[in-house]
Amino acid sequence: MAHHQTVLVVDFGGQYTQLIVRRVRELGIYSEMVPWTTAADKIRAEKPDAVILSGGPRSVLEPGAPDLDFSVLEGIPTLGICYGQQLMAARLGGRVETSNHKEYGHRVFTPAAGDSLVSGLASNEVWMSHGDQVLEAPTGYRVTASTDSCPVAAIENLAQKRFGVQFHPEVTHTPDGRTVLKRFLFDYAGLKGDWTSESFIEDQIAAIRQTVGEGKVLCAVSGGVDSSVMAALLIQAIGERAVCVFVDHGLLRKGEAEQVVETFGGHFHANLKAFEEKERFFGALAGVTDPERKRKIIGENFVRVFEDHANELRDCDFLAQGTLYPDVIESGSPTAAKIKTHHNVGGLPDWMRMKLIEPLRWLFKDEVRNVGRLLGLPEEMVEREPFPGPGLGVRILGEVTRERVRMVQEADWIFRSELRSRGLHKGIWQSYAALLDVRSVGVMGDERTYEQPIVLRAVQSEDAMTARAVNIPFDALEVIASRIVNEVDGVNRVFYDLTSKPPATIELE
Ligand SMILES: Nc1ncnc2c1ncn2[C@@H]1O[C@H](COP(=O)(O)OP(=O)(O)OP(=O)(O)O)[C@@H](O)[C@H]1O
Ligand SMILES: O=c1[nH]c(=O)c2[nH+]cn([C@@H]3O[C@H](COP(=O)(O)O)[C@@H](O)[C@H]3O)c2[nH]1
Ligand SMILES: NC(=O)CC[C@H](N)C(=O)O
Ligand SMILES: [Mg+2]
Repeated sequence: MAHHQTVLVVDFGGQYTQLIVRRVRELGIYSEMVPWTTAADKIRAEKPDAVILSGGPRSVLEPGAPDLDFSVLEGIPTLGICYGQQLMAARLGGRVETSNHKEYGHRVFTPAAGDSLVSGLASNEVWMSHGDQVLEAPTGYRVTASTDSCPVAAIENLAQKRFGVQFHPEVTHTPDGRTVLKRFLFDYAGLKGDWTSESFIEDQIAAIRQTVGEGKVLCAVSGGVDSSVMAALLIQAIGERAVCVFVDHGLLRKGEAEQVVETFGGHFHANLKAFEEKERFFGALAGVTDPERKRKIIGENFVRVFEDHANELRDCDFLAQGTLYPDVIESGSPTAAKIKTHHNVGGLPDWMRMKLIEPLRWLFKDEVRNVGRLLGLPEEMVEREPFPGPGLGVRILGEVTRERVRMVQEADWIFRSELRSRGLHKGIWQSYAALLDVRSVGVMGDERTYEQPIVLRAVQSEDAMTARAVNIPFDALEVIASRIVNEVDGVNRVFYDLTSKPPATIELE
């Protein structure tokens, strides 16, 4: 793979670490995140062109706090953000204290006299989120900014190209944060910005050819954006040796299986194999109610299907999936908490024989959409709403049965077709119907009902890491609710989910 200038972001467990990676990439520089536990080895081995130290929830004063051996940073331009700056101060001979003046939210800093990373910005407004603060900069470091409650809001050592900021330049609430990152990367670290979607495609095609050699690859495609882009890359790289496989696990939306075969087959003229495997998945899920168990079972059975058919599929040695960066992050790492096991990451069984190929593993969704456009995929594929691999399995709380799948499919169809016919679907990231695991009393045709409720959810998002409920007009919701209760047997109430992510997640399980 061609070498690109790389910025490593060392993750100390901060809320915004992925955002730092995104911001760097938006500036045209390749960036990756590495947990602090393995950062020193990676920096030694890969000699990145610059390093950014993230924020984090812990205090550098606690015993056993996340740490880094600063000797590996010798000669590498480094920017510490919040916890990163505090660690820099604590390890290099400065002084850090837990302060009585905690700063959360907006602050305005005063730059010190003279040129620095933070001097002469259009705005000195910044976003702060810290309880500890640096009291004294290490020897050789100059204090370049302060606020009325934080004496050391930024530090730098020009000779060593080391910088620290107490505020968060990566969040949009710091209006000139992008300028600070730009100055660090381009002016001080001397980077050029050689990373684009075009170069990503070239690199990946070369890497796939090298990994696969003369072998064959089973490409797991769902009709979704990620796997369509992944398949397009593989087909460009190795042509017919990429065998595309679509699994109908019975947990798809109404009409989806037919539609995927038509759109995908139509565009790629690819040898798409569709396997109808409903029996296998319903059997394995019978009686299971725990969300993580369901996810593991679905992930494992996907692989069973692939392995069972691998021989007839001309001996595929590799399994390609459209795994993205957020799937990896949410499935848990040494520093990030496990939120849910994505079927394609933590859900893979350890007995799997095929080797994994995941060309999109480091990308965010909007980056994948760009790559898809460059590869010439039609807009209807690139703009498709994400749909989770475990499908309705994570939208049916409690046991997954054929009957309950039917209820969700019907309600989902009504909800999404009403949104579409009213032109309300534009700008929505995802919209769906789910089924709750409770019953309530109603009255229909003068008869008592005791049935299950549907939850409708529609969210806006940029990358699925955060999301907000969509403001759907009440009269539309009223019509949709009435249609669902009237047309879907077994449903007697409809709720609309108003929760953002965080604190909720996009899917219910
Ligand atoms: N029904 C399916 N058949 C075969 N592979 C699947 C299926 N569902 C998911 N996968 C595999 O799991 C991966 C992850 O699923 P995920 O839903 O995150 O991505 P996607 O379906 O490709 O895109 P999107 O997020 O837009 O729905 C897919 O990229 C694909 O490789
Ligand atoms: O392929 C997938 N396998 C999974 O196991 C999975 N779980 C969630 N999702 C999708 O990921 C995004 C974030 O979802 P959550 O806010 O529910 O974690 C949303 O877009 C979800 O639809 C999944 N996709
Ligand atoms: N956002 C951060 O990095 C916070 C750092 C540290 N936990 C503090 O409270 O000061
Ligand atoms: Mg999907």
